[in-house]
Amino acid sequence: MEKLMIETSSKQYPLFIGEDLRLEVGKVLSKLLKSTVTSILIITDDKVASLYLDDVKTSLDEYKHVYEYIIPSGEASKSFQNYYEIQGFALEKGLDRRSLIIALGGGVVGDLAGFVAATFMRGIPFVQVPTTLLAHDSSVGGKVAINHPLGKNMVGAFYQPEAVIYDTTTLQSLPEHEWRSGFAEVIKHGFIWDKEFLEWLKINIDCFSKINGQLATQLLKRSISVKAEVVKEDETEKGIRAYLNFGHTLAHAIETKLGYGKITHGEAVAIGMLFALKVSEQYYKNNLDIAHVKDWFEKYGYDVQIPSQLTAEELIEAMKKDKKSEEGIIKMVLLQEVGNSKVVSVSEEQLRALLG
Ligand SMILES: O=C(O)C(=O)C[C@@H](O)[C@H](O)[C@H](O)COP(=O)(O)O
Repeated sequence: MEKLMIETSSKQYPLFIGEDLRLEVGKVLSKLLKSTVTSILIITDDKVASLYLDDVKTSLDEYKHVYEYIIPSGEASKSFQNYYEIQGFALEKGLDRRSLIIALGGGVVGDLAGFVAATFMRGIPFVQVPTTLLAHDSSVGGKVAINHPLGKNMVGAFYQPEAVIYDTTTLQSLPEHEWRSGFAEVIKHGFIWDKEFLEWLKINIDCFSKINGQLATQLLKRSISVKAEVVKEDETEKGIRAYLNFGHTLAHAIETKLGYGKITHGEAVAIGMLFALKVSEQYYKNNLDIAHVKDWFEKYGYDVQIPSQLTAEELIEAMKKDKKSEEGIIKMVLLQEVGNSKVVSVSEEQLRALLG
């Protein structure tokens, strides 16, 4: 097991990474949370539950009150309804301020469980136990949220976990589209921050099935380090944290307008990143080698086209509601060059022309 420290202005916490860590969740918690935890609520989804819930529960056998709440897998579960029902469940089971929430799953579970933890009795501790590649991004840095029909992650908080316990073995059960979803966020970290990492990915990762063992740990540690560096400097997105939103302005619009869960988050981010590269080239008159990036994405099986049923007008309308927008002016993260990002206001005309 290896340990990275995540440092933000509000909190420092460890991220443990290694094989079979789901079996050690209890052990890690008893070392970490010295004060007594009265009860634990594990929030997970149906797919993850069938694979890993028993292992995690077994690891927690020293705790007397362990409850589980299982949501359907998929983005549609980051809903007010589930949020409301979990709060009710927690109250009925008698959770109190010394209770702990464990988010066992991917980004959806982490965001929802984290938001429940952030708001239950004004905040109780939670621990992220990611089981997807995408969650290497979402489990770090404390963004927790649910979706609103008018926009993705619109109701949420910055609320840091007590720890992240990342079992790389769980990645091996991911279907192809989930690899793709998570890998887009890995690529994003290269684009916005670390050109060398991006080149390393191009050379070392030709297909997802090879990402296991040491290679998985190496890739994850590097990608997590980018995220950790950014959130260390700017926890609450007053400045450079917005760079992590590269590709997300269009991606969130696509997800919102298609309907949550109709496309995975990362696959939408891949489309959004290609679009942001086009806008960047137009804005900075630079050459970001888009044709090559597109081929590279297609090699991994990304569908790089904006879904044809979405019109430019509805995407622009959704992009105006993005959290980076100010007074209805759309802001996007653009690249001056790979590894050098900026947040830039873009005109609707410019977007319309590029959206086609
Ligand atoms: O942690 C961040 O900051 C990010 O922007 C990471 C994104 O990859 C992630 O999808 C995030 O949840 C999007 O946040 P939002 O604030 O734009 O909803």
